[in-house]
Amino acid sequence: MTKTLKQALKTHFGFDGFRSKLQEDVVKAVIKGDRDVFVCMPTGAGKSLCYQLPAVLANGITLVISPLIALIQDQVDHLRELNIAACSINSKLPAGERRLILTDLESSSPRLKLLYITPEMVASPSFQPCLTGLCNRGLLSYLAVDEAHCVSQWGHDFRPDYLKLGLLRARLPGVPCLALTATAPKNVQEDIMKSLQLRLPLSFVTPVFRSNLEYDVIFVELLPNPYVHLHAFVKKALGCGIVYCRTREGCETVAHQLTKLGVLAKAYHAGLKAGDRSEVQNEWMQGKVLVIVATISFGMGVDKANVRFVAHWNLAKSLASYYQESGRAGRDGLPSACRTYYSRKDKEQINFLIRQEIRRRQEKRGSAKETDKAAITDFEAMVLFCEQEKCRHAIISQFFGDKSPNCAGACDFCRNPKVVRAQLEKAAVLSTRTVAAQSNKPKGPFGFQADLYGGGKTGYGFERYDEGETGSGEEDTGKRKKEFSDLFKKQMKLRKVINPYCPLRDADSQKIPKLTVKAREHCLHLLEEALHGHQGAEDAFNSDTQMLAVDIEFEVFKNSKSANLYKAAVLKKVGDMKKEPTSSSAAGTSGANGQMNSIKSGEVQSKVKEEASASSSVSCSEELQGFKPASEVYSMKRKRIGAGQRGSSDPFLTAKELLKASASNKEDRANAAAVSMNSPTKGGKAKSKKQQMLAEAAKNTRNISQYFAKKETVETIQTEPQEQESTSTASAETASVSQSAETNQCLDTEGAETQDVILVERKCEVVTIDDGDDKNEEEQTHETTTLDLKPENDEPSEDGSRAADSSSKRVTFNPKVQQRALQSAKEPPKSVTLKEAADIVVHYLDPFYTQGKFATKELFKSFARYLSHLLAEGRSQGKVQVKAEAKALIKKFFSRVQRCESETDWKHLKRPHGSKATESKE
Ligand SMILES: Nc1ncnc2c1ncn2[C@@H]1O[C@H](COP(=O)(O)OP(=O)(O)OP(=O)(O)O)[C@@H](O)[C@H]1O
Ligand SMILES: [Zn+2]
Repeated sequence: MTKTLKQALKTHFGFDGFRSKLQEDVVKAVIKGDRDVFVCMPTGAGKSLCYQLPAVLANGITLVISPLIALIQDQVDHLRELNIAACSINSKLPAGERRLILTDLESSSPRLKLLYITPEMVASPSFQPCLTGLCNRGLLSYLAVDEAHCVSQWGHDFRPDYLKLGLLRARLPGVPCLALTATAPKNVQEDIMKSLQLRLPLSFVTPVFRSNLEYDVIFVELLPNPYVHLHAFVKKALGCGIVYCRTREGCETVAHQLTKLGVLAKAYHAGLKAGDRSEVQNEWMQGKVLVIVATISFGMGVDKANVRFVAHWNLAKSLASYYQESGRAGRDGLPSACRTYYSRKDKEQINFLIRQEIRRRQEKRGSAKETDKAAITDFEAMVLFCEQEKCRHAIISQFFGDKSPNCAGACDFCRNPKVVRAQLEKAAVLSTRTVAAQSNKPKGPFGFQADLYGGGKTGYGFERYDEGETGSGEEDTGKRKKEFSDLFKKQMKLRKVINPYCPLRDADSQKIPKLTVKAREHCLHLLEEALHGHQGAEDAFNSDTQMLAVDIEFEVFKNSKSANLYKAAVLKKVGDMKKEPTSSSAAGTSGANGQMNSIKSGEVQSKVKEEASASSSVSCSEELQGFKPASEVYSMKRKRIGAGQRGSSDPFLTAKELLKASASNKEDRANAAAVSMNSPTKGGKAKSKKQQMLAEAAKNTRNISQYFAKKETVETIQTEPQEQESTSTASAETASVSQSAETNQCLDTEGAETQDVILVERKCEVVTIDDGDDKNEEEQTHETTTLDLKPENDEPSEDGSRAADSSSKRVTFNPKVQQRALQSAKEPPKSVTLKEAADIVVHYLDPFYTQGKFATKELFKSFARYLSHLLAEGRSQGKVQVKAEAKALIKKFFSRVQRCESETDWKHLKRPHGSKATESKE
């Protein structure tokens, strides 16, 4: 049998052998068909083949259940490329195609080998006749359930429709069933086998340990510049990779920052058009784009073997998800790096969101469920992964019920425990500085209380809360259940929380004697209501409001000495909020945002500057993917603008007050700008069509300048993405934070307030420049724009950065600014030195080097030298022209040369005359 199997493997799939003994064993067990099979193998181990090969060799059809249409599509495409008859019936299929498939399925000897289908479709009445027909004619060879962990309510991706698969399995008694998953801790494995009603299942479970993956955890709040840190990590990884962010905006920001630092990175998230998404994915697959910065919507089913790193810019929602996501690295077995950037803020936010989601689910359902706790414990496991002084591989392995593996230095702890400890200690210091020490219990880093997680440094402590009757009489399981149940009770006692999903911050704190959790919850509710009033009727209690209320409540809690004072302070806030009109008469959501900003800005003022740069973890979260529909997503916009934040002191200032106060100091001005950017213009005028289009354009991250091309009075200051922002993270925040709102506001040329807004914005920019060390760069940019008043086209710029990135656009209509820019253009530019020319050249050339466009580093250097001389040679011209020329030359070069292999490649290259023309259209 082995020989024929190997032959079939070669003929149909082109493989010389099985990937592993395990893969071979599974295939054989499936083909034998006397028992059901359960497979748990890590991502990339080759699970699909375990049913695909048997399917090809069988007479009938294999029904494959898979959770996502996109995943199915990938599989079907792949099989078709191999000339294997596979297809899918799903809701998106045109009626004609569906008909064809059904006709084939009804024929006496169907051509089809594999039929992929979602669990929803398999349960749908319209599919039943087909299924029954196949079954009655003995044409169903196997039933394969992919991503089988979705069936378990203990798992991290539970899908109710998967539960119905148990019934399906029961309906097909004679058909061998195969369940596959990559990520299932012991209790989930048991749950899968039970829920799917597998018959005498044979279990094939690989240890989760993957020795080629190197794990480490970096505490973001300790970094002077997280983006620079990430950039260094990417560079060191020597290859392509994925950076996961929780939010779309986070993706955009990180991609932009990386690109700015010289590594071509592109964002990928559900907010992009499908076409753009697949383009980004393709570019990344082909290695044209080195880094894809994505929400977790990216990755399932993406089969790229040589992913050299996976970085989590935000914490994953559970350790199981983290294992799966990080496991996309190193599928080729070569060393690859998996890094998590961890922060207390991130932890708190996700924790909040999870509890929020559970609360919502419970409200909908009207009751609590034991499994609700799984989400929390899984997340706590993720937190432990980051906060424990322990081998990271060991933590993962134990989570999945395996023994501790031999890590052999494949994690930061095993490489150097001292470094890990030092980091934890620093974080703990930072934490006690920033978090008011209300509790005298010793706390770990970021307020982490080891005993809340049962076990702290040495213990394991995150077995599932498992009281369901799993039927397994095993002593071990029973013991674990009891342990965990005790642990859970202990936790609740420690926290003194009536409701385990209580959203209060530091709910367990007894800082204020006699103040009960219940009273605090009541106050929180009052605050929510008051904020809700601000928000306008449209958007009832969303998580923004709640999150904000939680923050305000905590602020009051922190600053009150007695229960009475606390209550009085809350009531005062509530009263003020009710009295206080929103900063605009229209009281739209953006008005409320303005309000929120001013509150926020006070709230976070004391935080260290570095924290501001961990922007993605705090800025506009819009989706905690995986457990929230897009419509319900959390979108607390902490419109922070870095250093400017420190200025204001009253957390309850309104936007207007803040604006008034702002005249006094620079930093406040920056603040005011951010606030005013987000308040609607006077009178809440209806938007003109153009405005709407522009807003739309801004939303679509397109180049909005195209709309201004013909209008003389309105001019565009258009800057290049790479240069427009100062390199200080503070300004990066400003730009990303104010993007679409800013664009919207600036477009209202009639509104008097708009002019103010723009003026403030300019001031804000000046502040930014003063703060950063990139003054020249910024000024140069203005010069560039003066020379180039024409809008740029929408193509990516030559240096590989994306011109279409809206976060990097800045539009202004302030004539003074325009004048200033024009004046500066009249002054003769200073000619560049060779060193300056070299800097410019390297800046533009580096992305090409990163993309592997040079055969050797020497060639890259040599070419850079050549270009620098060419540009600096005996010409009196300013940086701006040199930049333009450099870009033009490089573009020209790569239009002729695919990859630079030798010095003769640049023989043809001469300095262009009239660089302007060369640059704009080529
Ligand atoms: N015997 C084999 N020899 C060589 N390559 C193989 C073999 N079996 C599978 N592969 C390849 O390994 C890669 C991973 O396989 P597959 O996608 O099935 O992994 P998986 O375990 O299903 O991962 P995931 O959990 O992400 O779905 C694919 O590119 C596949 O073609
Ligand atoms: Zn280790």
